Amino acid sequence: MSWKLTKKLKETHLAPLANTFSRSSSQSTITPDADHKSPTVSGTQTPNSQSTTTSNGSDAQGIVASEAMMSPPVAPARSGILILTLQEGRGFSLPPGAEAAFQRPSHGNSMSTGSFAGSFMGGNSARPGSNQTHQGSYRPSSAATSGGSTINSVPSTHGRYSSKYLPYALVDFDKQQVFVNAVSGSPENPVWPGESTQYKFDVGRSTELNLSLYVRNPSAPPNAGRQHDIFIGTCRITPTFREDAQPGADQQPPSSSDSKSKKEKPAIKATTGNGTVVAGVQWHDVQYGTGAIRLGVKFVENRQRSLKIEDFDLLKVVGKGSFGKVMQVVKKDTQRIYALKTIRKQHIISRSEVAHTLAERSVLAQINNPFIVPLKFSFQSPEKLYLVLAFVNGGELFHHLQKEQRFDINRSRFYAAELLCALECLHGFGVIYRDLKPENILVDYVGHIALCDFGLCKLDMKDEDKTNTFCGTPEYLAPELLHGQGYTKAVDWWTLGVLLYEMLTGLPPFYDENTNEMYRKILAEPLHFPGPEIVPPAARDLLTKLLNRDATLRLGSNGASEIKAHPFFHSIDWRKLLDRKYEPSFKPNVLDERDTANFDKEFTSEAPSDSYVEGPMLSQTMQQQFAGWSYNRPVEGLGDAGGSIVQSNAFNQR
Ligand SMILES: Nc1ncnc2c1ncn2[C@@H]1O[C@H](COP(=O)(O)OP(=O)(O)OP(=O)(O)O)[C@@H](O)[C@H]1O
Repeated sequence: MSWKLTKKLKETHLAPLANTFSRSSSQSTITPDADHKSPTVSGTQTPNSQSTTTSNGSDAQGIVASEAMMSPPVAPARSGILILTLQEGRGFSLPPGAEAAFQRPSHGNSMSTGSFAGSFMGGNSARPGSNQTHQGSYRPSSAATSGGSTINSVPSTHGRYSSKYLPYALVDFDKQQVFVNAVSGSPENPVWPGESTQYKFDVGRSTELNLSLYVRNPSAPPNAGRQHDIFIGTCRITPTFREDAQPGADQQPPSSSDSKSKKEKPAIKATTGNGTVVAGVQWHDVQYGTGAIRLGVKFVENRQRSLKIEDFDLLKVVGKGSFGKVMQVVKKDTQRIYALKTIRKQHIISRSEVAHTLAERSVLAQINNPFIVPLKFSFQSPEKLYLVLAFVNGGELFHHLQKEQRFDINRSRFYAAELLCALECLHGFGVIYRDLKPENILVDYVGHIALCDFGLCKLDMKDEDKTNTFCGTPEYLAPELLHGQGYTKAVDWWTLGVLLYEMLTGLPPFYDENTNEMYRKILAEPLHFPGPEIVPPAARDLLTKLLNRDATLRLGSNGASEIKAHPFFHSIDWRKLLDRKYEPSFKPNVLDERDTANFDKEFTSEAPSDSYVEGPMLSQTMQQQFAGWSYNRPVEGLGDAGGSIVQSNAFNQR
């Protein structure tokens, strides 16, 4: 049996270490197996191991500003649907250096000219209308001033472009992500489908709409997927979640001079090709690139009753947990793809897991963090509880780690930094996560991470508060948990250290096939490191400090900012990171939002069904525990601001 399969066997009780700690029935545990190979390691931890990296000016990079930059509570949005149309772009350009990709002979395609402008030109694909939609007075912001290169310097009068090399937009709203390809125009001035194709997003809370713009790289090796696509800019919009939001005066495309200075353009009434007047269409500047993009954004309020399973089509099974399965589903009205987590009430009652399950729902419903999977809706039937989550389809970090054995230092640092922000946010709300591990971390389309599975969260914890429940996953258990003398939020910093170690080396630091031996190692074994080519000095120093067995001395015990200030993270601008402005070096290979190639075939080959539950009906008293579970309108969005999540108050009673 593979390690992966074994890791999925949850609720196997921990082998006893000693009788010195008490266990609750809420253990989420695994039994490791023989396939789990030992890493090649050398060297031993020394308390004085020094980093050669120098410390940086932490404040300049937003380290201690994290509380401040956490946005104030987002005003509650009415639930509804956001309707997006993509119209056209003007003045796009390649980032400096990227033009080289268009000058080399391509792999397996028929690029004929040496210039990247020529490289965009398709041999025989005439593009009807490609020259007509982008005439007019608009002058794109100068590529020279922003350091970009013009994508297409060829007059478009006779241009014929291979649609393969027209830009595409990756639209992200609350982690509902869709690709939208330009259909005509030129690489510099692409044209999208406009009003003919509407993209609908379910709105549960006030969040931004993000568009990332890319062009395919003609120099990419065959079957490279999106990994080599060239990022040409981004656009961030804060929609008005009001049906009555009135469009403003007609608007001309921004000129090069005002495209830098004006962030938001007034709403406009735009005229489509066939003369229809469209409300809410406006130009938005492209950031981290050049030019502007014209979009239509409209909000329609939802007066729908609460949801039921019949509102979804079930597409694929993507995972299984202790209490049910997770399926990829499509919501019939908006056609948006979601992950539907089903939980059998009887299972959680018989295993005394009701409180944990309610905690998971409470945390997910209230936290608004870019690195935590958002909950869209929750509903119930007499037998089951359902959570509707954004479908994050790049797969589990575990899947990628298993495939690649280990990650390089930059990729490991990037994931660790995003997770640090997610954990910091949870701690800010008095929540201990307690179950950090690669299986609970998903990678999204773009390559950012999203923490899922909040079934082991402990709520309402102040900094100094201790809790005693024995739970977690053996490889990741902190020593103080094994000692059974109570633990604080600092357990999450231990697990962050374990995870970083596993990403860099391929295995958790104290791994052993024998669980008791693993516990012994966690409590007493010196920390071993491979050579500096795998764990460089700064990483080694950070790991040593995160994996400090004394929780009171562990880095992070005085707050996340002391981890952020460590030299290992000196290159990170935390504000930029939280804004998801770092372009991940790894993009999972996904074709579109329905693609499940990154999930285990063991699950995806199974026929999706909302299985019938046999057995006696639950009593009224039992059912009452789940009152308030259903959720299809936002509670006060807490954003990243402070506060505390208290379970019972968090529910929207319905
Ligand atoms: N939002 C999501 N998008 C895509 N896949 C998901 C999502 N949520 C969960 N999954 C997949 O389903 C698997 C099981 O989900 P999850 O860990 O939440 O279930 P669980 O019952 O709480 O599991 P556990 O027994 O580990 O507590 C995940 O490991 C992941 O592969």
